Amino acid sequence: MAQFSTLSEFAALLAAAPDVDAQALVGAQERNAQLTKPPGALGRLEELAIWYASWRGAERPSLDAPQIVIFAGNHGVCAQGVSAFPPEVTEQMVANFEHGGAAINQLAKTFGAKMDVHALELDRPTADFTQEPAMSEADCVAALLTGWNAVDASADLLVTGEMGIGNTTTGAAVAAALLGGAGADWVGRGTGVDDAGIANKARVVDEGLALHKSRVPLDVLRCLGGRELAAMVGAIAAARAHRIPVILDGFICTAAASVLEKTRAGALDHCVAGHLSAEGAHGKMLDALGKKPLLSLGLRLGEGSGGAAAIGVLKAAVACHSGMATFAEAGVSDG
Ligand SMILES: O=C(O)c1ccc[n+]([C@@H]2O[C@H](COP(=O)([O-])O)[C@@H](O)[C@H]2O)c1
Ligand SMILES: Cc1cc2nc[nH]c2cc1C
Repeated sequence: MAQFSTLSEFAALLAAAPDVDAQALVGAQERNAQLTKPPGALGRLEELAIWYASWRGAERPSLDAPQIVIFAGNHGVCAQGVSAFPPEVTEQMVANFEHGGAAINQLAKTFGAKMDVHALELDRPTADFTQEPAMSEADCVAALLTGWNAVDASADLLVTGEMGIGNTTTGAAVAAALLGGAGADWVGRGTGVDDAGIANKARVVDEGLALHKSRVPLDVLRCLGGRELAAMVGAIAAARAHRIPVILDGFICTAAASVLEKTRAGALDHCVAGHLSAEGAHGKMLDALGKKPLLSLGLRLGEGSGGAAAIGVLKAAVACHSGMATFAEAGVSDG
């Protein structure tokens, strides 16, 4: 159970987070160098396996128990007409997740992941951030705690996903506040708004930036973010505490993750970017965080879908690293 009841206590927890296991890191690098392949021939899979080993604290790790957590939230800023879909879709999609009918259900099954869904007070949307802070400190802390406690300590990989009509506007506002620029630099089509819709989203983000002047990352999360973003922040931080590597999903997930990186540099070292979303500014956001996406499939769904698809890549990397024979074992001459 997490021990924080204010945003500053949460920030203090981040400062105490564990780092990579240096011994496992060196052991995995040495093992990688002995495997039956030309050096570097498995490209990024080698780097990924070594990264995973270093966080799991095992030179030869396994990846058997991935967990996907999806957080759902509703946004007061929908009153500004920022989405192509109505807010009730958030709750309807939660029911769809629970009945197994969404894309993420199929992806979770495909990659052998356990999937948990947490709906965060959907009947009590956040406030419209063009008028007032999206959340009180108590609401933001409650969402962080939901996220923290959603992580299964026995999982060996976490994918964080979300569902929330209006949250590409929220994510853009958080990104603009933390990474710089104006609304127009960060807004995109989301679920499918037209050019006038994009201009409206830019206006809404600019109004939010003008009203909420603090650039302290956890204040930005509280004033411009949403419950599902805060829950993803809490879950990613909890994963670090448990030494569980994380695959980030798309635009909204990455915006949430940037709150951690801006609070404490290196707070996302246990995370890899699963994919590059079709939401226009996602690439710029990943660049700002120094994250290179594993996949680029034109996805713009959310739900953790791009992160889930990347489980396959990470499983492949770990299987090769931990299962291959060394030159000595296989009697293959090295170069
Ligand atoms: O993950 C992404 O990159 C992504 C990009 C575009 C849309 N979405 C999903 O679409 C919803 C937000 O879109 P919108 O237009 O309502 O802001 C929300 O449920 C997200 O999961 C997600
Ligand atoms: C149908 C639908 C499914 C989604 N899944 C994540 N965001 C979504 C938004 C919509 C509109």
